[in-house]
Amino acid sequence: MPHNKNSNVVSENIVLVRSGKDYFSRLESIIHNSEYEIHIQVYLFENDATGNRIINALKEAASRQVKIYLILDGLGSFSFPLKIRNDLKQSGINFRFFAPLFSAYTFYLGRRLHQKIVVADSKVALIGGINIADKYHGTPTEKPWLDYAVQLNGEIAKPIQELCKAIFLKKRRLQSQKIKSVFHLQEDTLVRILQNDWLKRKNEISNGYIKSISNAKEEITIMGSYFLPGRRITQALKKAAKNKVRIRLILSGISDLPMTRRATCYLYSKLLSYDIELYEWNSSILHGKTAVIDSYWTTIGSFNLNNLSSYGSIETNVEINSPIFAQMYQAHLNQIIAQCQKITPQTLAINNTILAKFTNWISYYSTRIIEIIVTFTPYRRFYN
Ligand SMILES: O=P(O)(O)OC[C@H](O)CO
Repeated sequence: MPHNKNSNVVSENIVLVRSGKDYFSRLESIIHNSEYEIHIQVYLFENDATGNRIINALKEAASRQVKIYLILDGLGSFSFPLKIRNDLKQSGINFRFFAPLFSAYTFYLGRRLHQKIVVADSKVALIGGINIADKYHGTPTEKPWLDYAVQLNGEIAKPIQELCKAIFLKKRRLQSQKIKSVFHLQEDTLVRILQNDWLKRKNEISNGYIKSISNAKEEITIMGSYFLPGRRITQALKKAAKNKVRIRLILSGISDLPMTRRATCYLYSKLLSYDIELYEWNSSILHGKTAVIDSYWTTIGSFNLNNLSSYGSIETNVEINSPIFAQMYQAHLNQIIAQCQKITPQTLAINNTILAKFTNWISYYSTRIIEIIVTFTPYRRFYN
């Protein structure tokens, strides 16, 4: 397929998808075109206009005898109403929560189903950072939260569907197995499906980040919502910067979690001292978790660069090794950076009042303590 510079399609099998109408119109069309099986696994599904549109589309598919498996995280989707759950079940949709908060069997606050995956008929999948709610779609008065996904068409969707089924049906042995995850989509495009689930010894996304940052030669661009990297990733970034790799971080100027944002701000002086460039996105809430390195390696998914994603949650990313895809996405991120506010030592000196410094300090240490408590609280089984 010829590559158009302004297009988000570099191969008919792999498409960059943005939050907003782009993502949700694809999601609806995947559901409407499904023939026999759909899996949706998301952290957060809200009972709002966007959520209701997806529920209606699922009910319509169920009425055509399509088997539907919907699993939502018990914490992220805690408020998903009982009435709708019953309604879904009556329509023949298989529904369950992952790790409900009040379960007689397990209690492990940090291990959440944080991935955002949709897959249908083993032939089309959406994987990214986008949950199902108005804030990711946008409303007449509010822009969608900035985030991304990848649409994968063809044989690559098959192992993704198998993985989703294993999670829904609690087939633990299948979940622990490695899925077929490497696909040569075309001559110069290699795609990998990477998972993180520390409890099951899967660290593919965090290791992928560390390896790619360590091997970087020229340029690293990271979009990091809830950016609070652990020691290994911080060290890798520091070393890359020392090796004269240009590093640009796109971070939240406004966030739905102000304390986490303040905790990130606590790191600014240190990051600037490593010669890392910082850019804050202020046009909407930044929710993207993506990176491009050396115009070759791209990662897009649910994995935040923080310890909750590294050691707590179940995460899925798509890693794309392709110069064409990376150049296209890098060009897009350059446009985003052009709209950001650059943070420099000078701007920081003006804005970092004693009160701001204290707020950042307390937010950082409180967030780190909360992170440790929820991530490393032992996995307790209240049964045999
Ligand atoms: O956990 P994430 O990255 O899906 O983000 C969820 C939002 O913080 C919900 O407000």
